[in-house]
Amino acid sequence: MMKVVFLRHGESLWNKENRFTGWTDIDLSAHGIEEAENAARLLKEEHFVFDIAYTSLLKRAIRTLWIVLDKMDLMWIPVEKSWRLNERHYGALQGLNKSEMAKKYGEEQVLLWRRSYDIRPPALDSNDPRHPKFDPRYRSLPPESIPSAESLKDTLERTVPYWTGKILPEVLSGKKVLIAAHGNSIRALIKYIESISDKEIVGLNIPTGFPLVYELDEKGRKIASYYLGDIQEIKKAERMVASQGKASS
Ligand SMILES: O=C(O)[C@@H](CO)OP(=O)(O)O
Repeated sequence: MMKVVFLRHGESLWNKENRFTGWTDIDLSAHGIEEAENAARLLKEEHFVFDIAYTSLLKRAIRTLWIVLDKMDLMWIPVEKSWRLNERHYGALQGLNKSEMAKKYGEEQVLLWRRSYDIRPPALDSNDPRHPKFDPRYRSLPPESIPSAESLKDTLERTVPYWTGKILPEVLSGKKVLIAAHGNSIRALIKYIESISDKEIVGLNIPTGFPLVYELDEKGRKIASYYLGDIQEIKKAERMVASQGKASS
């Protein structure tokens, strides 16, 4: 049996302000730094060690990983960064407040934008200076891979090849792997690993800063999964993520 750990980054400054973030490169809040430190503590308590780590090209996930590796005295392990683990691109919604959007367009519409499987948010104008095609970190990507907005399905289509082609072979070879990523890139991978239906995936919310352990068999199929940490706190954090799309939050 192999184990792999997924970790959603700690709270970012825009999580705190309840703004759609996507590919905007926003750093951790002071609370997010504490959450990353707490994740390291939980992993250490359970005697986890890692041989290799994967993360996105966004600093909230990278810094979370740095903090965890620092606290675990594992800063020396190889780290691979890939755009494929980035948060889902939230298009023209990036920067906008989720509650204000719910007031303007209704909670149902915001839920569709946030949690439906194949509905894309409105696209970011291709001339918008915030468009990723102007960002040097995506320079090496073929233009057709650079999104203006992504549904969860689009996110799954870029994360799953990275999982099956890169990460899973390392896990199955016996390496202990940590993946520091984002709410929706983790949702996409969990949907794939667990074959969650398009309908059921709407109800899955990933809290910030709690290590999520997957036990896999020799074919990469799920045996069990569980969070490290206090179950009540985790449930509360999941509910908090879900309620970010409410008009009143
Ligand atoms: O704004 C975002 O990029 C994501 C994660 O913070 O939000 P949501 O939970 O609404 O998908």
